Amino acid sequence: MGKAKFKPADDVKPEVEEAEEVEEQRDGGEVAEEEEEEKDKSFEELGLDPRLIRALSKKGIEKPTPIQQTAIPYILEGKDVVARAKTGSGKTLAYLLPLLQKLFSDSGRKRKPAPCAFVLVPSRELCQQVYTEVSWLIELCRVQLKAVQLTSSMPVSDMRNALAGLPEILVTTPACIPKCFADGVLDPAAISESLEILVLDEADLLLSYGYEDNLRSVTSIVPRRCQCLLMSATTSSDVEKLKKLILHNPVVLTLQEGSDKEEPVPSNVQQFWISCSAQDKLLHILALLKLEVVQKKVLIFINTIDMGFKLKLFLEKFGIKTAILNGELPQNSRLHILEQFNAGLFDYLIATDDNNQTKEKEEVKGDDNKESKKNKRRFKPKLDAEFGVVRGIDFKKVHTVINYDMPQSVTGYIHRIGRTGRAYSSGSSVSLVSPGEMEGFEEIKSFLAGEEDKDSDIITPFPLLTENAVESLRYRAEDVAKSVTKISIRESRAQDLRNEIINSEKLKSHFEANPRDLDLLKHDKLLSKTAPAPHLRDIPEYLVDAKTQEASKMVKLARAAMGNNRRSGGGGNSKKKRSRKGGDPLKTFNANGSKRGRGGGGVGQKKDGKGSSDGSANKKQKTV
Ligand SMILES: Nc1ncnc2c1ncn2[C@@H]1O[C@H](COP(=O)(O)OP(=O)(O)OP(=O)(O)O)[C@@H](O)[C@H]1O
Repeated sequence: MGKAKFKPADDVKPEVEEAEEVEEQRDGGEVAEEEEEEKDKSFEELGLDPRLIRALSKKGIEKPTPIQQTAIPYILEGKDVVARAKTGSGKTLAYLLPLLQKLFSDSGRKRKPAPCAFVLVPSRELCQQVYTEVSWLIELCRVQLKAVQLTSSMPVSDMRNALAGLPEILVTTPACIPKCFADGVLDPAAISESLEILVLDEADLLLSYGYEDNLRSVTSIVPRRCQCLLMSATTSSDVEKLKKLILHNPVVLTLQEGSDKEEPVPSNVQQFWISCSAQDKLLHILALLKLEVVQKKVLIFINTIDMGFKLKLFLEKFGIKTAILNGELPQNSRLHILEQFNAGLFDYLIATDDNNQTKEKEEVKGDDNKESKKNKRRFKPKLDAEFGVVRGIDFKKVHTVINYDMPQSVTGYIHRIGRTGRAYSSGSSVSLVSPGEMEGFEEIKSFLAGEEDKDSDIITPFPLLTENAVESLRYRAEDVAKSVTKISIRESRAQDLRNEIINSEKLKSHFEANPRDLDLLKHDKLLSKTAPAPHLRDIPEYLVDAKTQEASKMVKLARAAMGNNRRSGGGGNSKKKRSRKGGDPLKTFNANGSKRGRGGGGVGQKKDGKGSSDGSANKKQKTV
C-alpha cells in the first residue's frame, strides 16, 4: 500500500475534533504493483473475523482491494469515514465487512426495536445488489443476523412483514424512509434508540437525484453515537454537503492511483473515442459490433428510451440481438434483465442511465408527425424515480462500455465507464462523439487529464476500425436505418413494455418458487416480426478490409484466451491470476504487421478520432 498522508480537514463541524485526512496513493504499472504486493495487507492482518474471511474465500475473494485495506481498520475502530475510491474498487465490501463484524459481537444481545444498521443507496437496483451481497455474507458466516431491503414501491403490508422479524440491517433508498415514517412502518424514536451504523453508499449521487429532503428527515433522528460512513466514487459539492450534514470528526480516505492528480476512472479501463456525425453513429456501432472489434460483453449507453429502441431494431436487422434496460420497465423485469446479463445469457445490453424525461419531452416537441404525436399521447410511460443503472450497479464481466450518446456530465461519464474494469478485471470504453457533443467531450477529457496535464490523451482514438471497414457497411446501414421509423420505434417500445409487464407478473407469482424457470424469459427477443435478411446477418468477407479482419480475428482470439467465448455462468471471481495485458488486442494490436504493439501504432485512426486507412495516424496508444 502507498504511504498515508495525514492532514487536517478544514470543514468539519466546529465542535468536533480535527479530522484526519488520509490520502492513499498507489503507483500504477506492473513493477510498482509487484513491489507493493508484499506490503499489501491480508484480510487477517486487517483484523477481520475468520468467519468473514472464510465466506470471502468461498466467493473467490482472497485479497483486500486498496480501499478495503485502508477503510476496514478505521471502520472497525469505530471512526466516521468518508471513503472516495474509483468505481469498481470494492467499496461495498469495504463497509459491509466491518459493519457485519461489529454486529457479530452484538448478535447474542436482546433484539432492538429498529434496525441498528441502515445502508442508504440511490436506486432500487443497488438496493437489491447490496441486499444480496450482505445476505450471502450472513448465510456463509452462519450468524444470527437478519437483513431486509425496503423500497418505496412495496405495499405497506410487505414492509411490515419484512420488519416484523426485527432485522439488524436495513438496506433502502432515502425516499423510502419518510414513506415508512408516514405509514407507521418505522418509528423515528425507535431508530434514534437503535441506530448504530449509518452508511450512505454512492454518496455523490444521493443528492443529485433529489434525495436531500429525504436525507434530512433521516439525519434529524440519527443519534450522536451513531457511526456514519460515506462512500463515493467522485468528489463533489454534494459529497461535501452530506459530509457536513451527517458526519462527526470523519477520517477522509481518498484513494488515488498513479500520480498526484485525480484519476476517477480505473487505470485498467482503456478509454477510446470515435469522431462521427450524429447520423453516422448507427453505422459506427454496427461496424464495432458486426465486425467484432470490441470485446463482449458490451454495455451500450443511450440518452433516451426511444433511441434505445431505434438501436435495438436497427441492430436486429443485422442479426445482432440486444436487450434493453430502462426506467419504464417494471422493477422485477429490470432486476431479471440485470441477473441474466450478469449470468452471461446475452452479450449486448442497451441502457439508459437515468430518467431523462426532459430530453424525451424535447423530442416530442420537435416531432411533426401527427400519427406519431397521437401515439405519444396514448403511450405515456411512467418512469421509476428510483431507477438507476449506472448508480453503483456491479455488472459482471462487462468488457466494453460504448457511449452511443455522450453522457450529460463528467460524473455521468465516470459512472458509465466504471461499469467495466471492476475490481481486478480489465475493460475498455468507446465513446461515439458527434460535433454537437464535442464541447462536453472536451470537458470530460480535460477533467480526466487534470489541471497540470491538459494535453495528455487519456481518451485515445479507437485503433481497431479503419475508415474502409466502416464505409464498406455504409450502404447497408443507411438502407436499414431508413426502415426503422418513429412509428415502429414507438410500437416496439409499447410492445416491449407490455411483454415485460407480463414477464414481471409471471416473475413475481410463479418464478419466485421456480428460479430455474427464470431462464425461459429471454429479454433479448427480437422485436421486429421479420427475421434478419441473410445478406444483412452475415457480412461477406470481401466487404471488410484486411486490417479490420485481422483486428476482428485478434479480438476473437483474445476472447477465447480469456475463456469468454462460451456463455459463462454468473459473477464469481476467478481464482486464477491472468496476465493483465495478455490477450487483449487493444493493448497488443499493431496494424503494421507485428501483433505485439509497443504502446502505439494502432490501426487507422487519426488523433481527432476519425478513421484513416493507412494505420499510421494513431501514434499515441494508451498503455495500461
Ligand atoms: N477484494 C476483492 N477481490 C476481488 N474482487 C472483489 C474484491 N472486493 C470486491 N470485489 C468485487 O469487485 C466488484 C466491484 O465491487 P463494488 O461493487 O463494491 O465496487 P464499487 O467501488 O462500489 O464500485 P461503484 O462505485 O461503481 O459502485 C464486485 O463484483 C465485487 O464482488
